[in-house]
Amino acid sequence: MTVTNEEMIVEIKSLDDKGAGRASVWRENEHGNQKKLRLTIPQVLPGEKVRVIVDKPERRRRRAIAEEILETHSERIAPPCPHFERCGGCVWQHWQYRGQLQQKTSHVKEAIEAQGFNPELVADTIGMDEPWHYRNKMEFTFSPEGELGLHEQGNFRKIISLETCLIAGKEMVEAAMEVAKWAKDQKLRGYNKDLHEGLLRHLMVRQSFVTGEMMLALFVTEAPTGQLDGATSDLVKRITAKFPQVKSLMWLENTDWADRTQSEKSHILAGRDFIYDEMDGYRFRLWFDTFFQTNPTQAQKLVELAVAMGEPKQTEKMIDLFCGVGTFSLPFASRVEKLAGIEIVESSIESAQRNALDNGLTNTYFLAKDARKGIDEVLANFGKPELLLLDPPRSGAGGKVMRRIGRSKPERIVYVSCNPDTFATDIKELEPFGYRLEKVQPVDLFPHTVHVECVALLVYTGE
Ligand SMILES: C[S@@+](CC[C@H](N)C(=O)[O-])C[C@H]1O[C@@H](n2cnc3c(N)ncnc32)[C@H](O)[C@@H]1O
Repeated sequence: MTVTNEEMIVEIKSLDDKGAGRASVWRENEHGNQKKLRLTIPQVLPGEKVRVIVDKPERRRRRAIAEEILETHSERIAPPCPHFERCGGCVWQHWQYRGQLQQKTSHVKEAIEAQGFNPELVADTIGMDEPWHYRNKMEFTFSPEGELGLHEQGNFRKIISLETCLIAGKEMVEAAMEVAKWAKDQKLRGYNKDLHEGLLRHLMVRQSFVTGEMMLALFVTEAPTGQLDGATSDLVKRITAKFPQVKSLMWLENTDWADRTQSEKSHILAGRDFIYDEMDGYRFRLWFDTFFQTNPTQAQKLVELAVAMGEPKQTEKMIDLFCGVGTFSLPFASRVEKLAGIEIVESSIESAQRNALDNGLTNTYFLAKDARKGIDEVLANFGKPELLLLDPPRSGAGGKVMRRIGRSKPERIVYVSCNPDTFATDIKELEPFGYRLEKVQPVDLFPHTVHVECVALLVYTGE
């Protein structure tokens, strides 16, 4: 017999990797046996006692909404954003920032302890003085009705109309609202992903917090010509009049079924096809598809920490593995004899080469290759590096890459990670090669979310 809507009072034991609460209850099933039911409850905090209504509680795992908080965590606060309950962007706005930072430190400690490392090596997470409006890039989505907004949590078909966003740069939200108004005034159709029809798909907004330059990139299903001539010239007029900081207004055709911000044909509506940004005093060109750190204030701290930990010397050779457009390569290149950057995305490598030249650096060598093959090629052409920095994606570098790094025996390894769990399993691979973990510094690049970044130093001590 299926039971619907059973009321329960449960205590939140811990948080899962998406920031939701975990609780479990023993309940008797229809045969009189005790069975454990594991619950996932969003927007609660550890230790809280909550009343939930569980649909189909005879299953082993259920998701439930807290109807009432009966015992409240001392760090619970009123979430400042009106979209918090529905938006999938920030999961911890109901938690004092101090508590979020402590949770992130604990996560990193637990991850490395699980691999046998000393958790005392992990310092307290470096937070932001002002943890709002920190993102320099946002992607908004159009609903089939042409409303611009963000996806609803757990429901990728629903769009929450954009009124505000407390983590995006303020000017970026204002410019996005102007595009939303333009779409409405022009009565343009949004894209329907089920039917694969409609015009407007996504709006990407990126802005440099240093140069102020902004890019607006519209992902659409048609070329900006013919019937759309009037609409596009109206957009150009509105944006250039109100937002002179928009140095790139792009119209990007994307007719693919995949719901991603990609493009097969690009058109410049106004300005150029890139914007200038700066990090650590170095100038970067950013195109719509260029990966760049999204919290520049904290990314600057990451760069400074990486340099301080790595102690680069003018006599040394260095590898920057997973180098992207050279965020770490450029500050390090000016401090070493020569630097090789390895990265799989060709356009990022082209950008890294151009960024190095733009900044007058002539001692860099960038390679568009998979990390594993890239290391071999660099070792063959370049010799053994004294210093290696790696900044892999969330999935980590993986055992094969880590063992290649171990065999190449750099004296110092600086590991920049956006996932403490894959970081811990990756560095475990280095132990047999004689590396010792010296320190781990977590940095909060994504306040109000579960994500945490780390910079760590490993040194070669001999096998
Ligand atoms: C976290 S980003 C870091 C980028 C850069 N260090 C930065 O801060 O801008 C990880 C990078 O690894 C690259 N990547 C992913 N898989 C790769 C692989 N198998 N080999 C080389 N690079 C890869 C991605 O394209 C991305 O640029």
